[in-house]
Amino acid sequence: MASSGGYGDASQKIDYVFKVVLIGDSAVGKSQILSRYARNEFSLDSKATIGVEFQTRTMVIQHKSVKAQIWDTAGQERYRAVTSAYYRGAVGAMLVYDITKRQTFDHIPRWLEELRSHADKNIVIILIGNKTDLEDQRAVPTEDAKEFAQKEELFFLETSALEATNVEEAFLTVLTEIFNIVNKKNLVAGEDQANGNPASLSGKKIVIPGPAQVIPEKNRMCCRS
Ligand SMILES: Nc1nc2c(ncn2[C@@H]2O[C@H](COP(=O)(O)OP(=O)(O)OP(=O)(O)O)[C@@H](O)[C@H]2O)c(=O)[nH]1
Repeated sequence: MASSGGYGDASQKIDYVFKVVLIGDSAVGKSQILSRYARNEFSLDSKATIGVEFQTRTMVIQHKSVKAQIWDTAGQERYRAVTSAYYRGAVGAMLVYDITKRQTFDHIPRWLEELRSHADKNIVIILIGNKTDLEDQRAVPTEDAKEFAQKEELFFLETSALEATNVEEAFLTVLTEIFNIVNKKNLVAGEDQANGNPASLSGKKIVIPGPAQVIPEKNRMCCRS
């Protein structure tokens, strides 16, 4: 159904651009999850993010080319960029904690609150427990996170950016869900028009049709695409 488009996406025709944001405490591995996904790279010597960075990768989902534009910001308050700007236009969010640090999981409700107060209410959210390669240091049982995710109606996966476990799956889960929502809306809009009703998306702006939303070249200095 969905397949990866590889790591280079220079001259592809883009059907959709989906903005996805990464959030969670400092050092849980947000930047490395992104780096694994966008470039298949990992660094143990990762520096704390200052401000905002983004990277993109294009995937094919149901024969459409979907460009994921993944935004990464600092977990540390003092390095965080203006919150509302970060969430603007985001259709997906990855809420990351570190399975070896209980506190990073205990802070998840706060991140969820921030997300829900700043982002579109229809945003697709996945909870991610990162660093499963450090199983011997696990401080958050999988069941606790699963239960929380069910209660809050979030997708949930445990990943290891280091070992490249489930990183691809996590992104695919979010992107495919967004894709399905968008497609369903297009379908409903089409049916409405066929019935003589004006197209309606119930005021829910969750799709960013490409390539209009691609960030202008002048704003790209910090980031790879
Ligand atoms: N063992 C292990 N270490 C990881 C994994 N993912 C990230 N790390 C390490 O954890 C540290 C923090 O990773 P980052 O990706 O910089 O964390 P971050 O969440 O982006 O941090 P901020 O930018 O401060 O918000 C680095 O030393 C990474 O190499 C993982 O899956 N396994």
